Amino acid sequence: MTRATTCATTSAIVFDDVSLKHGGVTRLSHLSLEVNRGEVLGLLGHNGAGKTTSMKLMLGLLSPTQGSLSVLGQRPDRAGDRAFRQHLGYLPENVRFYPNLSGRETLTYLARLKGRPTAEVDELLVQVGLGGAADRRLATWSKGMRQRLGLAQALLGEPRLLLLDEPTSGLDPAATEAVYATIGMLKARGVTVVLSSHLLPGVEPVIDRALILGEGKCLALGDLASLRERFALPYVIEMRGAPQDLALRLIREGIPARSSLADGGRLRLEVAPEHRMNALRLCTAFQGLKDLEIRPPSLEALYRRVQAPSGRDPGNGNEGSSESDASDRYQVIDESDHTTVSPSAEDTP
Ligand SMILES: Nc1ncnc2c1ncn2[C@@H]1O[C@H](COP(=O)(O)OP(=O)(O)OP(=O)(O)O)[C@@H](O)[C@H]1O
Repeated sequence: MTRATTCATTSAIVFDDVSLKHGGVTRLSHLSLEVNRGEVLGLLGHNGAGKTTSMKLMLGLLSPTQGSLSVLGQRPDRAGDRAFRQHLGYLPENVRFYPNLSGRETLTYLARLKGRPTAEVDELLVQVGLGGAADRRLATWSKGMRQRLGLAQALLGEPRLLLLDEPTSGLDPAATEAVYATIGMLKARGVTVVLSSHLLPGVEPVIDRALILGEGKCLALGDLASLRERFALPYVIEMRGAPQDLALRLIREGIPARSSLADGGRLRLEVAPEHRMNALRLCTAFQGLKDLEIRPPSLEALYRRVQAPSGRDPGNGNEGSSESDASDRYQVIDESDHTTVSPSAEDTP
């Protein structure tokens, strides 16, 4: 029995060593992945990394050339029954509709195709903020409005699995927030969501785990906490009122740090995760300190690190090492003249 079959009951999605080669191009290579029911997975990667290919495999629009996958307990490319399709919602990357139909006509038509009562249509149009434009022809709608209609059609029939390919593309900040709020609401109802996006700061609070793809391969998979631990990127401490030679003082205490000036004359320190508590203790001991903010490495910083050639995640079968002595990566920059000071040269009182 394959792993895809055995895990199918507890997982919404199981990829078991899935590869897809097409016309001499490897679109996906040896991907193994389990997504729990009710989980929000961020599918991240540069252009051509394999995000859309992964979604099309989940939808059964493509079949793997190696390995097996299961979606909602079924092999998607063999699941011809309507009930299976009704449990899936998909927002494609480039959503297109007939320009001469109105929003209401379009959604009503799609509801009928999906075998859903058309009574859902008005509620969904209001939910995505299109209630007022429902009877206007789509030719007169903006790109962002059409994108919201795309989300509405993906939500038809209360899907158990929602695949959203760049759902906030073309949306203004308020509409983007509304999409994230909708995803949060669906997650609370136990819906599984796979979300591909290039807008990392936006998706960071929304996703439970990130799958970072590169050239069809899994470069990293995990929640933010485990990715932070694995890649040991620096924490950032920003302060007002700290002494200008703070970095040198830290280094004298054996805390490797990099300092620079941030906006508004604030002092910005980068310290390795294992030194952050000691750095905080030292920083907060200064009498003139006016405020202090500490930030863990962002999803964007982790993404950049993973995409760097040396950032390949050894835990996912890729070459290279993600782990190195964190202290190697932190040097002190003397903020007064921005010269780099080596720890050994300055490590004397
Ligand atoms: N119809 C196709 N036929 C052959 N190869 C394809 C086809 N569509 C995509 N590919 C290739 O598959 C690989 C993965 O493409 P995919 O569209 O999955 O990337 P993506 O991560 O979704 O990129 P983007 O962020 O640009 O949407 C790329 O090398 C791409 O050239």
